[in-house]
Amino acid sequence: MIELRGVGYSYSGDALLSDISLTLAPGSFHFLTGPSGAGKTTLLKLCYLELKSTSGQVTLFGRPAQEIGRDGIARIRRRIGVVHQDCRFLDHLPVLDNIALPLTVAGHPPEAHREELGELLAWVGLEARARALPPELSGGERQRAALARAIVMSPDVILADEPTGNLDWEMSLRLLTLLTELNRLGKSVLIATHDLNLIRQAKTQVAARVLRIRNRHLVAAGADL
Ligand SMILES: Nc1ncnc2c1ncn2[C@@H]1O[C@H](COP(=O)(O)OP(=O)(O)OP(=O)(O)O)[C@@H](O)[C@H]1O
Repeated sequence: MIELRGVGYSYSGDALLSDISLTLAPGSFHFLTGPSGAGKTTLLKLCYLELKSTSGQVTLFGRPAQEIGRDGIARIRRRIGVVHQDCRFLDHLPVLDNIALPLTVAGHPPEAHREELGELLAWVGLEARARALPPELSGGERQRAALARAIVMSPDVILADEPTGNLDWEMSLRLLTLLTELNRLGKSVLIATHDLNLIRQAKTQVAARVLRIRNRHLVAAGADL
């Protein structure tokens, strides 16, 4: 569904990422790790066309990135749910409206999806927080709301950038369980994380591939993970 072949990226001058090849097939589960500043967020952005690669080929759902126009990008983004590192909510809108925002933007009135939205809120355990404003949420609640918003359009691929950053272990496991449940439904999941314990735990639950960015390149992580 998402394929990178020999992809490179530089913000300016020096290459940050070089010769990156990655295939996110239906139902796959990947972790992306590497030191701070290695380029994990940048790599995710290349996967959902927030950034255009400076070399190599990115193909999304069978279409080469350079052939995808603005409308095509909007359509493709509905098939890719992104959980951003900083969650990015509209603080003046209640949680439920934030979660429903992708529906609203796509021209689907949220009222017509009340039942699905209710089920989604229940699944992430936020029924009681539907009318709360984002600044009133705990870190774990924010991350679960961000996950709910990322999947409200039923995407095929979920890209999560440090979804358990700043969460305690119990809440991290809860989030991981939600992501593995989505994977069991056939979604392709890619999680960028520093949390090696989370990766070890996940490997007891799903067949996950662990990739590491090292010296600008993407390599398979060692057997210890
Ligand atoms: N818009 C930008 N313009 C210039 N440099 C940038 C930009 N965004 C990121 N960078 C730089 O690119 C490098 C990689 O950043 P990126 O956020 O992709 O790393 P990361 O591996 O996700 O880091 P972390 O684990 O700390 O979140 C960093 O040195 C960062 O400062």
